[in-house]
Amino acid sequence: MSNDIVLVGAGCMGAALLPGLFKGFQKSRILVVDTSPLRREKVAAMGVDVASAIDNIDGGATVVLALPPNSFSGFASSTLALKGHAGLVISVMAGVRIATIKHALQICNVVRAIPNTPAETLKSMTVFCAATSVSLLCLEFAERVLSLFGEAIRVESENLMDPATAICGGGPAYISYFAECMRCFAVEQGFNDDESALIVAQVLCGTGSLLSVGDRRPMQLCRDVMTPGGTTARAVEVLDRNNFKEVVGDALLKATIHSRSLGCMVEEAENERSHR
Ligand SMILES: NC(=O)C1=CN([C@@H]2O[C@H](COP(=O)(O)OP(=O)(O)OC[C@H]3O[C@@H](n4cnc5c(N)ncnc54)[C@H](O)[C@@H]3O)[C@@H](O)[C@H]2O)C=CC1
Ligand SMILES: O=C(O)[C@@H]1CCC=N1
Repeated sequence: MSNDIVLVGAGCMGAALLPGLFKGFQKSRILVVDTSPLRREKVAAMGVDVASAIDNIDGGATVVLALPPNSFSGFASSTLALKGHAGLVISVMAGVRIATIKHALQICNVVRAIPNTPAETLKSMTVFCAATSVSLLCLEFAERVLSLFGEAIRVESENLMDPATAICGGGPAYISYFAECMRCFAVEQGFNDDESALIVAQVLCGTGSLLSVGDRRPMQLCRDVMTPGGTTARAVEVLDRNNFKEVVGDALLKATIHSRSLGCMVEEAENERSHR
């Protein structure tokens, strides 16, 4: 294995992985590949090498695939330099199955991971699953790479990667949505923008710190706030009456199902391409 890292796709997720890669690979060559000139310009401004495609690659380089799932098949067919790549390939693409990546690139060392955008501050929650064909060396290396972004846990069953995509990949979106709702209410009530932003951020960070202690379940933390006959109970009653738990469950299920269907779509595109 060499020290080279190639990141394919420097969009919202790919770019969020860069601080972790900088931290872990200070002495290595990091190459960012993106088809968008604008994205390449942004990354080049950080002093990182950029390219629009992979023309050649060190056989031991680690490749991180952070391009959109529906671009994968085209990418795989046009990137001959990656065919039979011996080094580790980590995909963070939603839905795209390990078997599809192995088949498309004719490789063994594939790890499918779902990080999230808090990777930008090294606070990602990443769930990953390795192909059974991954070498022990690559697996250990993948664990080290993914831990650079924050917490990382490995699951044996690839089926769990779709709910992980919904919960963990998408999680920051739902929390931010909720934060935006709270911020809007704060502004409506007369707090200015800065005050509202601080209040909401600190409420979420503070609650996150209690959750991460892990000695009480989230609902216990909720009950701890609900002083009997007090104000919070009134608010939680509204959430209960509007089936908030079911709404969240439905939303996560929709995202899980879509992750699975993205996996099927990419596999079909890949099968069509390989039978052409
Ligand atoms: N945004 C998120 O929070 C998360 C995203 N993901 C996954 O990460 C991947 C990227 O998602 P986002 O960053 O949100 O999308 P994005 O649209 O912000 O970024 C995708 C990037 O890939 C580039 N790209 C497209 N085709 C390419 C090709 N053939 N070669 C090189 N670069 C190419 C685009 O120019 C763009 O810069 C997706 O597969 C997504 O499922 C996974 C977990 C969380
Ligand atoms: O929305 C998406 O499809 C990606 C995967 C998880 C978070 N963002």
